Amino acid sequence: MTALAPPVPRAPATAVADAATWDTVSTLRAMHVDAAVGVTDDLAGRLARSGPNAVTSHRARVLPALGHQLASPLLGLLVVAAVVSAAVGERGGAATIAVVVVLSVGLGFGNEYRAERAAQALHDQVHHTTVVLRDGRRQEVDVTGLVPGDLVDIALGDVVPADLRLLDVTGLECDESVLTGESVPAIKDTGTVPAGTPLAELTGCALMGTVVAAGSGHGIVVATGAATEFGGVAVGLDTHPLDTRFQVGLRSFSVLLAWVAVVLTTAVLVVNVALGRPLLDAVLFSLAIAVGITPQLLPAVVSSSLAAGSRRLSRRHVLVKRLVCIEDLGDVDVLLTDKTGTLTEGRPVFLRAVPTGDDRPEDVLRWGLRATETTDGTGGNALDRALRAAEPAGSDDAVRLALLPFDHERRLVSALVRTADGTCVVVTKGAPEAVLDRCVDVPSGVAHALAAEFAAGNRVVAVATRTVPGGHALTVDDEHGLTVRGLLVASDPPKDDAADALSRLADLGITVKVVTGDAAPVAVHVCRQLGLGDTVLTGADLAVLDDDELAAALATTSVFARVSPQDKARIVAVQRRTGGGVAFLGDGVNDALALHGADVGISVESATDVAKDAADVILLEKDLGVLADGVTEGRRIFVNTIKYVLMGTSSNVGNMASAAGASLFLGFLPMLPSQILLNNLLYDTSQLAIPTDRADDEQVRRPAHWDIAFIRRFMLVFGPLSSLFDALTFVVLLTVLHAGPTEFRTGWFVESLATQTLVVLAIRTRRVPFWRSRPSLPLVLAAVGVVAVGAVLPATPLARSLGFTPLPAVYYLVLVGFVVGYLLLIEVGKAAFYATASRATAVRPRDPHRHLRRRAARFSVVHRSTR
Ligand SMILES: Nc1ncnc2c1ncn2[C@@H]1O[C@H](COP(=O)(O)OP(=O)(O)OP(=O)(O)O)[C@@H](O)[C@H]1O
Ligand SMILES: [Mg+2]
Repeated sequence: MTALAPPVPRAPATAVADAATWDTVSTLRAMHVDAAVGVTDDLAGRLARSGPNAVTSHRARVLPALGHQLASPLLGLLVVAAVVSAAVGERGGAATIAVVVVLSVGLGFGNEYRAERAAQALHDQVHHTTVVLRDGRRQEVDVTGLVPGDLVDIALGDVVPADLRLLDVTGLECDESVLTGESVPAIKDTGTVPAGTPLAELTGCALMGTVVAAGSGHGIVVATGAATEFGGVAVGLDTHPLDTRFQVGLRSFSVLLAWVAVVLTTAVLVVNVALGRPLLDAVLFSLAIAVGITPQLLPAVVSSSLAAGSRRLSRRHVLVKRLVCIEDLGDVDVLLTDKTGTLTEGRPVFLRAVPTGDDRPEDVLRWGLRATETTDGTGGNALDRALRAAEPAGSDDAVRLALLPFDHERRLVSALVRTADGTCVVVTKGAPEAVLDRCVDVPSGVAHALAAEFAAGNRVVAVATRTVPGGHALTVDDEHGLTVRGLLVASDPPKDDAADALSRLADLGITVKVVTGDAAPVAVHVCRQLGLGDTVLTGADLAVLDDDELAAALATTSVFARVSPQDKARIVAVQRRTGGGVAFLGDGVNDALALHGADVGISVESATDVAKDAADVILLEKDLGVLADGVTEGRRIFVNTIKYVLMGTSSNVGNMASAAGASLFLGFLPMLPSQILLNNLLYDTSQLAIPTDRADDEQVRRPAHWDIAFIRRFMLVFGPLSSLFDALTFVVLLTVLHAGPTEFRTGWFVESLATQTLVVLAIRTRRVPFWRSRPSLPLVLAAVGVVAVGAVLPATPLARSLGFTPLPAVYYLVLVGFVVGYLLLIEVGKAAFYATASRATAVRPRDPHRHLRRRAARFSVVHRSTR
């Protein structure tokens, strides 16, 4: 596998690097902690000194949200220019500009702040906890409450909660790719390393934010929050909750518009000055045009759509941990899912015991029960609970001496028991292949019986035993030389709604693949029942493929069986490399790694804590159908965002270009700077209703990807269409109405506002508007309302101070004709445009820091005190 590690290994200079050079005893001493008791002294003092174990804050803050609105240099320039113009006597215009700017900023701020509040509310629902030893007691605490000196345990699938010096490990491996770029997990021990050792080789430490890929460990916290290695990286990165991938895509769109604005405004400025017009007027006018072009409200539209989406999903009992997860859902091309507990009920029912020797069926079950982790029907896994529920009457006369718990690598559980007659027996229960591999003299009928059960789609475990001398200690090396006793068969049928849910996902263009620890024939059986493909690869097949071969195999494989937790994660990683958005749906400890690795990890309410902790989205109800709803919601938001973008690039840019052009041949400004800004404010207001709009089926049927080339083409076709009608308006105003400056500006203000606002009703769909695709009521009301405000404004008392004058009624008649003509022409343009539009798959803007951001979100507090 490839190592993406930086070429020059960086020797970290943090607390964890120091601790890596100390032995475990000195570390404990340095932290003033007794390994058997944990932190006892002054916890509050430790917390006050170290600060919360957080690298980011999710508090909705007023000032930064306001700062975002004011950050645009355009706005600054505009205000400066307005102040200058006020100073030289243009009081009225400057005051109007000031008012409109304040209103626009307020609008953007209000929306952004509301979305931040929603993001904070989501965060507040989610808690990541860890178990620590304090005062000699094990207790669960929020990860943000960890302090240096705390003793914590980590196990498969956990995110390491702080920088730890390891005191004890069993087969511990950590995936540190988020910090080092190294995709192969690092093997951990408790030894020391020399000073100056690079980060990737600190084997005696586990680093905050990395994921336990195998085994387990116990360690002492040596650094928290910003003082950790992870903190050093994440704190520098802006982990703002609203920084979503939409925004990343939008950035390239904003850059496109910025270029248009720069070119237009420079041209306007240069030509106006060359024509001898007053410099200040020209500056104000071109700045207003630039403001008119820039989509200031876009971030607010996106974040408030996401916030509304999260509310809608929570009504469907889908919990998204962060707002971004919704757009990630909309972006999914491939869903990888485990089988047990997600596609199936996950509550297996014991069917029968099949002896393979002379035992009676109830004896086989009895042997199996001796090697289960549950003794009273709780704990253990679902299969164990099913066996326990079928326990034969009468108490067991054997005594359990030792137990080796189940793990997903061995796929075995073993117990050492002493039977009534005093013999000691090792009992091993587990995946049939794993058990039979360790058996001697397997009767020939077993394979046949097993194949029959598998073919019926039943879950099967095999039970085997071996007599050992008394005083024996049980280890995994005892799992050999066994005699098979029989098979225990259970059924775990698919959920009622699984087939429906999967076909809805297929309708959304999502490919579903099953990735399970269960046997291939069982997985295939379930997949057939659910209408999924049945081409299989097993864990053993995967082991001989390198990543490129696996990438090629992925295209044709729909079931992965008998795979380990690491295999699951590898399949996710390789699938992501092929470009699409990858979701992983799983509920077990064995799914946690894959959940961490996916673009969006999904879990269910009944899942294990590790899986729920690793997931971004949790389905709180058993109903899998909500998954398709989540995807649709994500895509709907995307589709609506695109509407705003298309509107901005067609009519709006067209109008601004017309204004720029007109200023060149008219003897006066075609619209006053303050009027342009007012026009822009009204237009923006109407767009705030876009998030409520419906999306057509065909629009949500494809994964939501950004396509800047498409947007550019759209602009080049529909921008000029808009300018064409502006030109017609100019002609009518000048030649028919013989308009002076004030009348001209008023007439054009009303026309341009009407065309650029109403165009959304046409471009919101590829179909025939209204008739074939109905817009949402709020959108219609907002669009029509804003046009009405624009139309009556010249007749109100405000008109004078805004530089407007009442228009003759006949002009309104002409205007109606123009608007209708314009919208019809847009329809013709749409038909032609979409007929020739290429179906090229768009490049997906990927946030290179997405895993870092996601990991950082779990170390987030409302108030982060600065140390
Ligand atoms: N309690 C158990 N005792 C013995 N063997 C078990 C037990 N639980 C599971 N197994 C065996 O180990 C195999 C793998 O289990 P694992 O939990 O990794 O995957 P799974 O739950 O079957 O599948 P999925 O990945 O779809 O959830 C099972 O198919 C079964 O044969
Ligand atoms: Mg499972």
